[in-house]
Amino acid sequence: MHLGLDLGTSGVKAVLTGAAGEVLAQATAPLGLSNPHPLWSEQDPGDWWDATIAAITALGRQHDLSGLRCIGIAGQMHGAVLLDAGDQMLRPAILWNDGRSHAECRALEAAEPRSRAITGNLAMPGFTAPKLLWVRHHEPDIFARTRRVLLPKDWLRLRLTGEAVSEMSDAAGTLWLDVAARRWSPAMLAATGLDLSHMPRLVEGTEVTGRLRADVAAQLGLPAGIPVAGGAGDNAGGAAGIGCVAPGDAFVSLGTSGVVFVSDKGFLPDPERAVHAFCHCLPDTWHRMSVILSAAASLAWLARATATPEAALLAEMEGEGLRAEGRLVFLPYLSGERTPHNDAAATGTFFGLHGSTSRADLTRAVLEGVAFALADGVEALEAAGPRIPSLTAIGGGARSAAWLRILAATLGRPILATAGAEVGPALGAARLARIACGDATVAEACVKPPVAACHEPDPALAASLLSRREAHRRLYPALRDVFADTARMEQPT
Ligand SMILES: Nc1ncnc2c1ncn2[C@@H]1O[C@H](COP(=O)(O)OP(=O)(O)O)[C@@H](O)[C@H]1O
Ligand SMILES: O=C(CO)[C@@H](O)[C@H](O)COP(=O)(O)O
Repeated sequence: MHLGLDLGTSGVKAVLTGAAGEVLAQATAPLGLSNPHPLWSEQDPGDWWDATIAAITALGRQHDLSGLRCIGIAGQMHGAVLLDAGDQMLRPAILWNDGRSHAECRALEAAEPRSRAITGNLAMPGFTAPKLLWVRHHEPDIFARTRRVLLPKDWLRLRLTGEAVSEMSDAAGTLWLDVAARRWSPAMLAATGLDLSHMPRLVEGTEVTGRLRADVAAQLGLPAGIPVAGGAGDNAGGAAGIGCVAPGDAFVSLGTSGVVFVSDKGFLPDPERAVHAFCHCLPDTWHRMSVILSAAASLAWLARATATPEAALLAEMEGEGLRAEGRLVFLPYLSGERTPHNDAAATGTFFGLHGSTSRADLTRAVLEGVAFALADGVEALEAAGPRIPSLTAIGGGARSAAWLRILAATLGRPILATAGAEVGPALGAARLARIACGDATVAEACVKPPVAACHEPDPALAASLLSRREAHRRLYPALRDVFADTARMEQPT
């Protein structure tokens, strides 16, 4: 048996797989998010640990865990956990969807003009290095006491094994990695005021990184000393979970963020379009992805704002039908945007409201707006890479067939649904654990799940979306300066 953990933004997921890689049990423990200022997004790593204990405990109630052989960890990428000389946390973790460090992105690229060449990526506020520059500028005492910086799932690993280790797929999202060479870049670290001593040891996702501490094993009811695998950032982990590992394999993730991910033959950077070019979680492989910051987060926001459960919103909208007239358009930039705009100042926007606009219209516009933003991402990926013929859907939003139909019609290509796709990264982490402890090869572990449904583009639905897709394209350029000017007024003093 192998255990996969996914430290997601909305919760920690745990998946238990059997000897042949089949899912035996799964459990989730929810997490909250703190937005103390506009653009800020933080979580308390202590909450991650509590949720991890809760998820594993819930798993243990479903299945005997005494035969566990190895643990793999996936998690939300880019977040910065700052630790002092005693590995104590110095402040809350600054997350992937935090936009406060946009000025530091410019400063970082000015300090190291080879930044895009070394990392293959544009400096964006979600990434880890600009966050550390922000701390250096705004919280100098904390920066001075920082001895170690860990990514979220690697902090979890530190708690589980006592070892500070990261792996390539997540490390690629820091802007401290020479992504082509798969090693830390002393030049990028120096541009942030750090050096190699602040970084964890690097491994591949399929390697063993350490062993489960006896005290933690006792607390979690797991066998002591079992190996913990390198694992993956949640997107590369999700790819392993659905067998998206061969060149051209692609998926779309409707998690808190929205991601279009494609596995590549080699390293294919395209920083100018804000495409992410990262290491995959398997040795000697790379991938690209486009990332929007609020996919399921947009639906979750509408549910909060209208005090209506998401399921009720979706049922109400589906009752009225997926096809709509009119020009109501939603820009899903609740936390700013990465691909293709790289604009932390952009905000969520409804355009085309009428006195007669209903709640169902708002829900439909939110689902469409996310699909349009993901379509921008597909265009960015295809501008410098091969066409993506179809995409498998993963993440919580993939549970909604209506959303997948809107996505298929918007993208003009089939969207494949598979059973259990919402646990993709946790399943991928379990698969990496299976490989790391020698129980399976990559080819045996990273298989594609059976297709449960294939959503072909519906021509009538596609036709009804055309004018709003066009309006969506025009709205961001029309609003860019307004976003920038008003953001300046909103900054905390
Ligand atoms: N049936 C559903 N239809 C649409 N969206 C859903 C459904 N179930 C869950 N979600 C959305 O999925 C989100 C969680 O997705 P998940 O992939 O677990 O995110 P993360 O990895 O960021 O924590 C929830 O916040 C919710 O908005
Ligand atoms: O920032 C990115 C990828 O670059 C996000 O995809 C995070 O990795 C968070 O993922 P979810 O919580 O949405 O799965």
